[in-house]
Amino acid sequence: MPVLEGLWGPDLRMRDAGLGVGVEAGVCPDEAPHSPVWGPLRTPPVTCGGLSLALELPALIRQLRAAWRARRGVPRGPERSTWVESDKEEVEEVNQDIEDRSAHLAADGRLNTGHAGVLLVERRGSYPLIDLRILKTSAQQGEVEAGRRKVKRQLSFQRYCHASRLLRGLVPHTPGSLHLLDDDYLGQAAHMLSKVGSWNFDIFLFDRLTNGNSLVTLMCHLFSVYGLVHHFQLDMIKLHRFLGMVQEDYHSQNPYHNALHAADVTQAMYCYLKEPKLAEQLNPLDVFLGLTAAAAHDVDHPGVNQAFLIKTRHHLASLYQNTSVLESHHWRSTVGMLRESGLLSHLPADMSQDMEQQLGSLILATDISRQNEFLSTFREHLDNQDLDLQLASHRHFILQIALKCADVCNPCRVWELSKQWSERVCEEFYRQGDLERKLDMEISPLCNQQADSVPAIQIGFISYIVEPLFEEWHRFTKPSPLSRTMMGHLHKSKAVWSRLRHAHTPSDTQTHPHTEEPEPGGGRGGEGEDIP
Ligand SMILES: Nc1ncnc2c1ncn2[C@@H]1O[C@@H]2COP(=O)(O)O[C@H]2[C@H]1O
Ligand SMILES: [Zn+2]
Repeated sequence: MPVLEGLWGPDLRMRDAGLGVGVEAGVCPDEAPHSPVWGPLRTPPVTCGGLSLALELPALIRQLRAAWRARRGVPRGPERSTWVESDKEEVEEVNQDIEDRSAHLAADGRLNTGHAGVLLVERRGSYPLIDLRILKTSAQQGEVEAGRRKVKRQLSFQRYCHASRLLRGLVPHTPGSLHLLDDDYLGQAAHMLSKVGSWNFDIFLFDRLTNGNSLVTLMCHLFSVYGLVHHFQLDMIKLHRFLGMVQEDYHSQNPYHNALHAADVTQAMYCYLKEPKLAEQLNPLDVFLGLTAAAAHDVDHPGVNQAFLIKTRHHLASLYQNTSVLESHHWRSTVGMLRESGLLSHLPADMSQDMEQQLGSLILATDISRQNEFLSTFREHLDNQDLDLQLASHRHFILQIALKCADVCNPCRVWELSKQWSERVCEEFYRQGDLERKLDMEISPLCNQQADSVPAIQIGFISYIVEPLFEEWHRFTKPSPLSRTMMGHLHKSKAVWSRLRHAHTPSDTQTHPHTEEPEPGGGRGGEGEDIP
């Protein structure tokens, strides 16, 4: 499959000059951030098994109820037609504002362009959204300047809407039906949390039971499980504020890159942190960083890829010099939210800065175009058997690998969950393709619904990205029961996609999720399930 091989290969990355600001991520263990400020543990991490859930759940339910009541009933996903709502006229009109907008933002003082040694932070509300209506294609450059003032007004209103807690649906609100169902749903959500370490955990169901608050709820629970609030003396209000911001800044209209994906990655990360090979070696800082990076790793994702941002000359592409554009934005936005919430403000400055840098190194590692770089380092360590998890730098490297695994683990989930992710991610690709068609741009690889079928995309993704990575993870875990389970699901999913691919005509690109099942034995459950 040469075409797909090319797509998933290292050439995907559009290299340019290095980041002009901030700090490069540590790639191999030797380069990983050193954490001199964190001494040995004062409090050993409280494991899930050691925790009385009976004590935790009432508090959790109170938090859930408060979060639920404080949230407006915003629909999770508008119809597809509303997503690409702009017509060309709007695009042309709005596009004229790009230079103006940058100047305006700089003048606002909201954009820290980063002098030497200063971390560039993207703050919430710095941009209206990554709004696809303000993209500029080369063809459209230099066209009429009509509507400038109108555009400015529109952008500042959007920015206001985005930044305003009130308009973004965070006013107290108690719809009657939800009120009635509160206890029942929350009881079920709380029950699910008692099995949060299971690889079969159904994040889709959990999200419905928590009324779209899966990310906040999950993170609060996991922080409590590990005793992180106590260990870092975190202020619960600030923690909720931070997590609420992160969840809200995911775009619910994205089929794939939304808060649910973040919650899914966080749950997978938790499963990996519990792997015996890792669990005994990790300290609270490692766990805090691993979970927080997982939760925030795609925050404010626009639903289009880096190549799209580059070719439409999006301001983020120039800000990050065409290199790890999205990942840099996710990281710097996370730092912005950490600072805005004040979550770490009680810690000494060198500690919080170290945490911000390590979060960056973890989030930047999720750039899929750097896959081979990480994979060969990982392989080398496994071949040489020289990983020493007592070293902070080696633990950091394994956290990077674990996060990468969590980010692409959806084909390793049970088929019922896995196929939903496949459909969602392909739908997002196709939407980008539709937008490119609409803007008379070349359709990006994998984004042409007529040519790139879901099964073909899945087989390519599994073969060139997921299998090579998980084979090494399998080796690293020795292998563990969970790792065997994941490999089992992965191979079965690949076999199903292969069958589906052959059953498809080129124009028939939709899967038939309810009629296709994995091979015998590929259903829920599976050996080695690890339930706390
Ligand atoms: N099932 C899948 N099929 C194809 N691509 C995927 C799948 N899951 C994840 N990806 C891609 O892998 C990328 C990993 O990083 P992101 O989550 O930013 O974006 C993800 C998608 O572009
Ligand atoms: Zn992701």
